[in-house]
Parts: sequence; C-alpha cells; structure tokens
Amino acid sequence: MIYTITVNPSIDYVLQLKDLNTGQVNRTQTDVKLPGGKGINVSRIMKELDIDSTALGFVGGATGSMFEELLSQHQLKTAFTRVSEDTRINVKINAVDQNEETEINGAGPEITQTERDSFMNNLDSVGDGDIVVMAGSLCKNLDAGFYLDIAKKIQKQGAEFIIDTTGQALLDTLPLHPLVVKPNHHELADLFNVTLNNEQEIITYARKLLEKGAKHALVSMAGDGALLVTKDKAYKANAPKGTVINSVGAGDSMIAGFAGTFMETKDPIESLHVGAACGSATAFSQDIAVKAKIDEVYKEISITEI
Ligand SMILES: Nc1ncnc2c1ncn2[C@@H]1O[C@H](COP(=O)(O)OP(=O)(O)O)[C@@H](O)[C@H]1O
Ligand SMILES: O=P(O)(O)OC[C@H]1O[C@](O)(COP(=O)(O)O)[C@@H](O)[C@@H]1O
Repeated sequence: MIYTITVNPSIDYVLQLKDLNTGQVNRTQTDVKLPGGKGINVSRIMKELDIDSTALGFVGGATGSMFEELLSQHQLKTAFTRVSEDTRINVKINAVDQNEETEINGAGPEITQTERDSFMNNLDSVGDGDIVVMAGSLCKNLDAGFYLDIAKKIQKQGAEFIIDTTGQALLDTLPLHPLVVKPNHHELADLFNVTLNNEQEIITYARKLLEKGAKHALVSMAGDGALLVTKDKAYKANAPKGTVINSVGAGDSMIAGFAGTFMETKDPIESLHVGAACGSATAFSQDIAVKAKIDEVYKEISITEI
C-alpha cells in the first residue's frame, strides 16, 4: 500500500485572468476550487494510474469540510485527522496575457499536541513493504522535526518513505535513506545555498543528496524536463512541447508516477518515464491530469543516460 501524507492540505483557488495588476481591482475570466496539497495530488494521480493509496493529513474547520466535499468526487481512500483550526486556501493566479503563474500559499492551521498525537497513532496501520510519501509544507507550529518523527516511526514498522519538502525538514530525513527526494532545481540550489547554471551542476548537487543518504534524487526542471540521479548513473527525461494550462501539481504528479511505478517494477528508468509523463500531462491540463492525457504524453518522452 502507498500512503500519502499531506500535513497541510488546501483548497486551491485557481483564478484565470487576462493580466494581473497589483494594487488595482482585477476580475477573473474563470475561477475553480480544487482539493489541493502535495500528497493529495499524488493520491489523485495514483488513482488515475489505478494504484491503491490512502491519503492522510490534518483537515479542519469549515474550509476542511469544503475540502473533503471537493475531494469526495475523486473517491480516494482517506484517513484524515480532524483539527479545530481551518484548512488553508491557496490562491493560484494564472495571468494569461502575461504568461505568468503567481501562487499565494497560506500557513495553515495550528496543530495541538493532542491532534499531533492522534495523527501519529493513525500511522500504526503502516506496515512492512509500504511506501509513505510525505509532501509539502508543515503547518505553522509544526517544527522541521515532524517529518523526521514520522520517518522514524514508519521505518520501524518496515515501510520506506519518499519526501518532497524544502530546507531543513528535508535535510534532516536524509540519514534515514529516503527512497526518493524530489526537489525542483531551484529548491536544490536553495538547499546548498548555490546557483545552479547547467545540468552538470544540478547532477553534482543532486549527488550530494545521495551522499547524505537519499537512494534516488529526482530533480524536476519544469519545461526543461527532469533528471534522475541514482547510485552510479544519471538520466534525463525530456519535457514534450505542449500548451501549458496550469502547472500546479506537476511536481506532485511526477512523484506519483515515479513512486507508483517503482513500487510495481523497481525499475528507476521506467519510473522516471512514467513520472515525467504525469508531470507534463498535468502541466498541459487545467486540473491534475487524467489517464488518457498521461498515456498520450508518455509516447513523447524519452529517457537518456547522461
Ligand atoms: N511547462 C512544462 N512543459 C512540459 N512539462 C512540464 C512543464 N512544467 C512541468 N513539466 C513536467 O512536470 C515536472 C514537474 O514540474 P516542476 O514544475 O519542475 O515541479 P514543481 O511543481 O515541484 O516545481 C517537470 O520535471 C516536467 O517533467
Ligand atoms: O505545501 P506547500 O508547499 O505550501 O504547497 C501546497 C501547494 O502545492 C500543490 O500541491 C502543488 O504543488 P506542485 O505544483 O509543487 O506540484 C498545490 O496543490 C498546493 O496549493
């Protein structure tokens, strides 16, 4: 079984407008509300790929109820921990004529000790051979050690983990040997406080994540595709050409494709291929990609060793 953990889920309020003018009244062409958060998006793509997953996380208040209602149409297996403060609303602004996406993500609810304990108890069902995907930011009062606590617990229970987060929370888990870490190239540069100018430099720093303990480093590069660094090899997936509609969730989709395929095949190259197809297919869709789009995009991707 794959478990996804979205500590800080969201309602993604996706607004499309012609131009965004800050300091002025702007009006939308279209607006949609989507159930968001990184692990949620991972579970949604897994559903498209016909892979079983259970989505975990903290959900609260009136916005939490709305989030669950929005999610219900996707028929995911969930086991959320209820909290008293509101689930956040993240605003995504696509300014069409400016060809620019702006995101404003909330800090999320405060989690009490009781709610935290109840969440940890919920992880008792994770067992041998399971994969746990931990993805996204932490709610405002949860310290960077929260992911580390989860990783230690599920590892004792025989599961492996994949982590997609930033900064110290990510670095702290590396000694526990995550199966995959997936920074984008900007996040990778920030982790080491450097500027990365080309693929060779990205590979060099991705390899440092392996030296610190990660088993695979998957570095996404938006419209430039993705790199996978393994113990002794590096591979590139191209990003096919297409009309980008809404790239929110492209990274999550990539993780879902990679993790789901890896769980079934243990083949990192095929996992990269499916992951890249899921990522680009989502970038070319309004919402998270559907299976037909993923299959279409898969044919336009090739993996090369570099
Ligand atoms: N504009 C795009 N065109 C084609 N593929 C894309 C585009 N944006 C993202 N993708 C695909 O989705 C993957 C993840 O996207 P990226 O934006 O790098 O992740 P994140 O959302 O985590 O920052 C990329 O590695 C690429 O394969
Ligand atoms: O937890 P964070 O880092 O604030 O990110 C949450 C946001 O990330 C998303 O999951 C999208 O992530 P990606 O674009 O990185 O794949 C949104 O649905 C959500 O609003």
